[in-house]
Amino acid sequence: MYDLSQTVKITIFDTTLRDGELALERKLTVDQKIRLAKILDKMGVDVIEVGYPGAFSKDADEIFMVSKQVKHSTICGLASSNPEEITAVAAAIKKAVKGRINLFTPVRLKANTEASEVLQIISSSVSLARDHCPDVEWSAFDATRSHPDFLCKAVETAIKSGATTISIPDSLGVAQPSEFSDLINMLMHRVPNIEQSTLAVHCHDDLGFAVENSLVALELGARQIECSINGLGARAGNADLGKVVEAIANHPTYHTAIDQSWLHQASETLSQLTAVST
Ligand SMILES: CC(C)C(=O)C(=O)O
Repeated sequence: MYDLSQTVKITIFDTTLRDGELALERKLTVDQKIRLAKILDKMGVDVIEVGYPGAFSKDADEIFMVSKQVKHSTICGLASSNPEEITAVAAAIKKAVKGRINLFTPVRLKANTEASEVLQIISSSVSLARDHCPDVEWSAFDATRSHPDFLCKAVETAIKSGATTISIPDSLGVAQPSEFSDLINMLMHRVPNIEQSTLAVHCHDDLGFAVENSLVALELGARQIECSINGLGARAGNADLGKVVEAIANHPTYHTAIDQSWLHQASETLSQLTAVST
């Protein structure tokens, strides 16, 4: 057992109910999301991402209902830069003890897209989200396939506009651990205001590196890991929460708020609920 006062707290952001649900043919019901969210809350998960109303209209109600039941965790909803999506999430989290809007913007620029236009979109969408909520995460969608110069500018802009957490996703799971650590290292050195936000990572397992990439990012300054129960998520899945938490529990420098005695129940409950859905 390590002395927790000497170790750095890592925020655990669970996306089972949002990214995880993408892997399911039959979507979760609101009651199933509430049941799983209550387990995640008791387990000590810091942030629970419940849905993406912009893509699935049922998710707005689910975020609202889960918000009313969860006692401790921050409840989060995903939105694109579309103002209607941002206000939908803001309304859905209003009953939460703590709420967060997770905004994403694709940062791999298409051939005919002006960088300045995308920076303007990042700035206005983050500012709008901040008008509704003090806790705003900005996710650089497809960061691992973006141009490094543009990614640095985009992150700097999001922080200047009020993002309190910056997430660097390996959206298509294409990064090897050495490449992902180079990317995080570059951001830590080149983005002048990087210290003004919490750095998060959101890794996919297409190459089998979601957990390893998440853990290497901690060594470079990331302080939030986005993961899911049983690694459920789009395509090959996300980083497995149980594996991430266990690795951190055995690390001399970091700790999480997770009570590991709940991991088995969370995993079993999800497996039962999704047995006919996958
Ligand atoms: C929308 C973002 C956060 C995502 O799920 C990804 O990049 O994989």
